[in-house]
Amino acid sequence: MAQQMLLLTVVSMWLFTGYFLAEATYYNHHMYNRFRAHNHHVNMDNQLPPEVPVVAEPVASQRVNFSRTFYGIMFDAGSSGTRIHVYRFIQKDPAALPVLDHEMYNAVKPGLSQYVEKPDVGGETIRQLLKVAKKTIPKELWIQTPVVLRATAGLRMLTPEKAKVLLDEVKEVFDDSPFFVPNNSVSIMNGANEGVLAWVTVNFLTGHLYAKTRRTVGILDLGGGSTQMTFLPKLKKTVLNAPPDYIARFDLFNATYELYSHSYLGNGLFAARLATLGALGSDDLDWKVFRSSCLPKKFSEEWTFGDHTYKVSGIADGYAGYKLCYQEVLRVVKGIVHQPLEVKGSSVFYAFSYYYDRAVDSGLIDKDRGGTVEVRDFKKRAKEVCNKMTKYRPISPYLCMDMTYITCLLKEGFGFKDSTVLQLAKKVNNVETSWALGATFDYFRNLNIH
Ligand SMILES: Nc1nc2c(ncn2[C@@H]2O[C@H](COP(=O)(O)OP(=O)(O)O)[C@@H](O)[C@H]2O)c(=O)[nH]1
Repeated sequence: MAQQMLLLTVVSMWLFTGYFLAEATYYNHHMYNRFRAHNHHVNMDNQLPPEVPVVAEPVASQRVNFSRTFYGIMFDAGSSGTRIHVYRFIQKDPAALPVLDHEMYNAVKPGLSQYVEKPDVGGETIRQLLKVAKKTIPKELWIQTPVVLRATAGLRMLTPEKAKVLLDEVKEVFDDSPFFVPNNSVSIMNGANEGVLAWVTVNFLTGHLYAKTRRTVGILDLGGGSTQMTFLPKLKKTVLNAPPDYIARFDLFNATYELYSHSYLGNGLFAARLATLGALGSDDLDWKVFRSSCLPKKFSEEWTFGDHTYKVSGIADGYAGYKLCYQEVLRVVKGIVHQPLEVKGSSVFYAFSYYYDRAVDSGLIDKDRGGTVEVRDFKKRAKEVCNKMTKYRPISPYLCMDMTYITCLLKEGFGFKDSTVLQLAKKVNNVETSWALGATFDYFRNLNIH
């Protein structure tokens, strides 16, 4: 087991290094030219890291006393929170390839999209997170450490004008910081790429990108505003039957990958709550109360998501419970989510974000260790939570709705079998399972150096 772990780490590191020759070249023109000479990128919709370049053996004198540490900062501006990832890389000699050494992670709530009316306060959340980066990165490296922010569903759901105000505010905070602010440092990422980059992160961290067998794992990401499913189809039929924009092609390590990847905007956990309540896109929010049999009967509160606040309650004089709730959430999923036939097979999927959080809240897995569950475990636990709402109320009044939605999304939405195994993981090899690492690879590859 220990040997396997070591091999995994070594393989992961080796794989990782391929991406980062690009970064290394940012400081070193000689290296950069070599990178250019050995990498041939096809310009595709889903930009991904480069092939592993051919690196010549260094001459002995170059190896003496060389060790360089460098960092990359990636912000994830999600609909329900903003997170910072600071990655540290070490390069042992000028020709050796850098390796991922450490990740620092921190997060704040709520997300940037909640600050439409006060963008300066939103900018302040970024400033606070940058303070953590300053503590993590040695001062002399600040000036050469790139800082990048990619926004997801929260900003996608705003009007372009509102989103721009927030992004401009972030850019100002970045410009005020001591870090290196590249072109296109602040932007909204497209949904399919979000899935692809999370797939790259997870398959990289689990060592699957290296395997000659081309066995990989799929990913399921459930955010607040959107949800992504991405996997490498085994059958040509899956590719042919998928809507054309659900297929992302890219070259990686001398192989061409054709991934099935789609992001459903409005099917994230919080957006789904609003849709279940019939509140998504509704007017008259000042007086309307949105009710659901997924909520405890006597529950009533105001709930804010994005740039709106909603009055929400249970149905005091009606029924609550799993069956009624399932009918309500079904409307949010039915006919909207595409079912790739292949998910009926035995593919392995890693599930994280709100899949993980709700599995923890409902007691399915341990908070720190994660674990393996079957789709039917979500269903079983959803039934229990909904039928004993008072017991679970202190954890969250929305737990029944959330668990039922997850069950419905997996079964009726994506079409998974009850027996499908899901690996619930917050971290792999001590690195967060999120698109942020994949996006960092992607960013470094696209760095426009002259
Ligand atoms: N532990 C951990 N959780 C994350 C990370 N990135 C996102 N999440 C979780 O993802 C969920 C929400 O995703 P969010 O980005 O707000 O939604 P989106 O805007 O719809 O993509 C929450 O459960 C977050 O805690 C991460 O890097 N680490």
